[in-house]
Amino acid sequence: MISIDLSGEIGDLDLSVAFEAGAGLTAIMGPSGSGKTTLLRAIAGLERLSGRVQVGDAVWQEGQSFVPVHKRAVGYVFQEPSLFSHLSVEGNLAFALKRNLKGADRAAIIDLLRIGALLPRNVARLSGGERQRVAMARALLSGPELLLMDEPLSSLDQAARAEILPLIRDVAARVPVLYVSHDPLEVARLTERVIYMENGQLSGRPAVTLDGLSQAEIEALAMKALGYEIARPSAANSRLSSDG
Ligand SMILES: Nc1ncnc2c1ncn2[C@@H]1O[C@H](COP(=O)(O)OP(=O)(O)OP(=O)(O)O)[C@@H](O)[C@H]1O
Repeated sequence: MISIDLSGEIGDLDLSVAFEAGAGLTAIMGPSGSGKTTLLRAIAGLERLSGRVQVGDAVWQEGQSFVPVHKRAVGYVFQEPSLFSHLSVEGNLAFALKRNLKGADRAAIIDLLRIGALLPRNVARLSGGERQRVAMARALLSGPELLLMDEPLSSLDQAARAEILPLIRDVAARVPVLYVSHDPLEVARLTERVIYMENGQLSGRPAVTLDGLSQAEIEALAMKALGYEIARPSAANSRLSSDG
């Protein structure tokens, strides 16, 4: 269980957010500038707000007590993976293993993110999707109790996104994830638990706005809301329909 109750001013932003989240993935949505990244940074201990942060049994912040970022069992995955570009994938993972607080299982994580074949490669030569998979593996290898993901797919193309989405679901089955995204379809594929922020506060607005979506995307969302899995028509079906 994650329990967050944080408030304070950072620059022009007056943030006040309280929520609890259980296992699995919780998405955080909201307009640009609403404070989503600031909230993640404060949970990680990179920004100082007042209040309380508890992750599992560990209280990271309460009253005057403030556990510094390097002592929090937290993993952070950003929009642009911040890997060491002069090192191999293996070399990048070695850095995380030095900080492995909980004895995370290296082989299982490499398997989970399907990066075994990438280990000797230089990260500068990886595709965007491969880099992001390595960044997730690195974050998991430090043994986090909570994984913070800030728009991790927004710089990837559709094919790479489709490949990584199920892996993110697998990751969230192992460790609780707070996941910032602007993409309602991506969020719909990942979770039904969505927090919506506006002007630094939680908002009662619906998590999904339909502005800018195509008719097909709106229909897919409606089907998802009704509990149907969205599948592409099979070759046989499309043949049938083209045969009339
Ligand atoms: N260290 C800081 N100093 C001054 N202002 C800050 C600081 N950190 C954040 N802000 C301000 O807080 C506001 C919220 O920023 P934040 O990046 O958290 O929003 P966001 O919801 O993540 O936006 P986006 O969706 O565009 O990433 C912005 O107006 C930003 O300028």
